[in-house]
Amino acid sequence: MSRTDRTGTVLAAGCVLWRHGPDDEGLELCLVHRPRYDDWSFPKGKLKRGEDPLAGALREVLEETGFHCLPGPPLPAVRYVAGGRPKLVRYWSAEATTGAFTPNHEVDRLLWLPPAAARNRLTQYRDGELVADLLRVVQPFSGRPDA
Ligand SMILES: Nc1nc2c([nH]c(=O)n2[C@H]2C[C@H](O)[C@@H](COP(=O)(O)OP(=O)(O)OP(=O)(O)O)O2)c(=O)[nH]1
Repeated sequence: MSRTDRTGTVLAAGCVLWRHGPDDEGLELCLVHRPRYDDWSFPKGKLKRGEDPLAGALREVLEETGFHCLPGPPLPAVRYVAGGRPKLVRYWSAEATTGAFTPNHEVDRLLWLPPAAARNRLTQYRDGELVADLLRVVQPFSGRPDA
């Protein structure tokens, strides 16, 4: 059974999963495609009753992507209404470590994309806003020192 808070809000959690690109050319973000909705999103899902949100986020990442990861700072939560019920999705930055994707019934495709391309590919605008938040916590000193 999925978890709700006292107001009946459905609680979910996930990660903006990232890795260093080939030849260390910047970051790549992990996006998943769900055939059920034909959408592109970050890996995430509903918490189980009593489950710690970060633990749930890491479980969902592993289930949907096959990747283990090192969690970093929290990112802003995303709120929306799904199926007529308010929903709150908490996100963390997380660096992928080991693992491999196997297509499954929930997620049939996975892409690693540079930040701008990831933002364009995400179906929901609100999810796209997390890309800038991720860059703020992962690359705080990127760019020219005098920029
Ligand atoms: N990821 C995401 N989905 C949204 C947002 N706003 C919004 O209306 N949706 C839509 C997409 C889907 O049609 C619908 C349900 O998606 P969902 O990912 O919350 O549903 P779910 O319960 O099947 O998924 P999950 O949390 O178990 O992963 O909500 C948003 O900001 N982010």
